[in-house]
Amino acid sequence: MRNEADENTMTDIAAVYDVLVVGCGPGGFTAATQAAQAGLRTACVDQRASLGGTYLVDGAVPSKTLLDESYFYRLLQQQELVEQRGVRLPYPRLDMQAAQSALKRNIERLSKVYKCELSKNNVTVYKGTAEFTGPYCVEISQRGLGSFIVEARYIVVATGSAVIQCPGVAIDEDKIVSSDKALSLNYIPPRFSIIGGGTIGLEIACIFNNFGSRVTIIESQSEICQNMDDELACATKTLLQSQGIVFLLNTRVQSAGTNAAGQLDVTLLNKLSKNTCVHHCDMLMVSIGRRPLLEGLNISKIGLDERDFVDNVDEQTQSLLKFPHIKPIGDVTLGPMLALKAEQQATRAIQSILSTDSISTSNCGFSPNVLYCQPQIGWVGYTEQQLISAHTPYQTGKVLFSQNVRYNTLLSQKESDLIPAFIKVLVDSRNMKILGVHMINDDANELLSQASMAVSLGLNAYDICKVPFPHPSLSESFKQATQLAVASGISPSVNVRE
Ligand SMILES: Cc1cc2nc3c(=O)[nH]c(=O)nc-3n(C[C@H](O)[C@H](O)[C@H](O)COP(=O)(O)OP(=O)(O)OC[C@H]3O[C@@H](n4cnc5c(N)ncnc54)[C@H](O)[C@@H]3O)c2cc1C
Repeated sequence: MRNEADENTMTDIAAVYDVLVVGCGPGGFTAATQAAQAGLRTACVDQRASLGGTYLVDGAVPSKTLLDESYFYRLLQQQELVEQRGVRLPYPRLDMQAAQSALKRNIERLSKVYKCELSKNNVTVYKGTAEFTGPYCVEISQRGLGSFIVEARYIVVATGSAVIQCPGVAIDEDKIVSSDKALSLNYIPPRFSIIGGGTIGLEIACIFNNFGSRVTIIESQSEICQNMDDELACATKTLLQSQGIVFLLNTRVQSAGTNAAGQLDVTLLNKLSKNTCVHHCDMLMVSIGRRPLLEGLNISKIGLDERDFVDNVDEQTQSLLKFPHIKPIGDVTLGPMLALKAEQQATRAIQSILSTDSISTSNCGFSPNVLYCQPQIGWVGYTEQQLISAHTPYQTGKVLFSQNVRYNTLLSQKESDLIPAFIKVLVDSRNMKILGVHMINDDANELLSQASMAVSLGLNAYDICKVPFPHPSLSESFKQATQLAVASGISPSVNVRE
């Protein structure tokens, strides 16, 4: 099993495994449990104190928990709305330290679930930083405890991603912060500005806006959320503006620093007018994207560089072309940085080790996306702009949720009347396949499952029209929008029901 290139002698090796997984986020966790369940001798190593990766410690779990907390606080502050529902309360006061303690407890509880699952499946877990010493060998360094080498027939690299730095703006995690720091703050800065109007920036904008900060989004492009359908992006901006968030579009940050008064001076360049100005805030978050995290792994030791993880990967088996036994998965690979992609790739990597293809290699290109603002924004598949530029003939059907009976029975959805909640279905005119679904609704994350199934499986709009949907339900609007999309091919004027 050992490669001649390995420099370690057998006496150096502390343990030998079939599969060693580096990183225990959603990708690494899934790979380790599935490998062990298939009977492979498996170990997993992660450098963090808590298992669960970015997803659990700095990502989806803290952002969604704090979003929920912040909407609860915002709702309580809207005394009129609360009293309309028959609840009488004293004016609410925010205790951010208590909110952070509740979040930490939640993260610890979920991290223990990871730990228990791994132990139940006989996965050996190492806490430490892993680096390659040979193609089949990894050294694990444990702070204060020294290091040892383990060998494996297969090595799954699931080391995740890190924040991309913005030129001229040095993150100090004090006043200029990453999303990791923003999500762990135990106070609310009065003026909170964010460089980048992508989903992570916008979700964190909502959290601080709800908690009472004056939030500004600085975005160099002419619109927010580049991968969103234009109609949805425009509605999202209007929605968030109506909630108090300020957008500076076509604006590039040139530099940022603390002034004599201890505030941040951020120099901005308007890309259209070419004028510069100074923007003042108390905290600045850099959120212009994330990059694969390979530092620390010492990949050069085995003759690899970062391009090998981007350009030279066999997607069917999740294998490096140079070393097929090394399998990169999750954020460390090309494509959307989402937990579900990491999990899908983990399954594919383990299946390729087991040489099975019982579960199909699902199409990661159609990852469903949700922006967890209120109401939520959800989308899957192609946008109208993508179809137009690909010259794909398509038909649209759009339904407002105000037409939906179930929607009108949900008092909690009323706030979304500010911007009409809608669902839009895009259908291929040539074969009636559902190509894209875009929506605004408080339950977009749940509604999107049906849409994702339709797009990923290439379902036909006629078939969706035949399927009975529960009544009254929000999902009926998906069927109605699909029916309208079909009908619009017959008469183009019937594609919107308002
Ligand atoms: C604010 C925020 C919100 C997000 N919200 C969502 C969401 O709503 N839905 C969604 O699907 N995704 C969301 N994401 C993205 C999601 O968190 C990532 O796509 C996901 O965590 C990637 O999983 P992974 O297994 O590839 O890596 P990670 O979860 O990043 O885990 C990698 C682990 O490897 C460890 N590691 C790295 N190098 C080494 C080494 N040399 N030795 C040992 N250990 C190492 C790291 O410490 C880390 O624990 C969000 C991300 C952020 C930042």
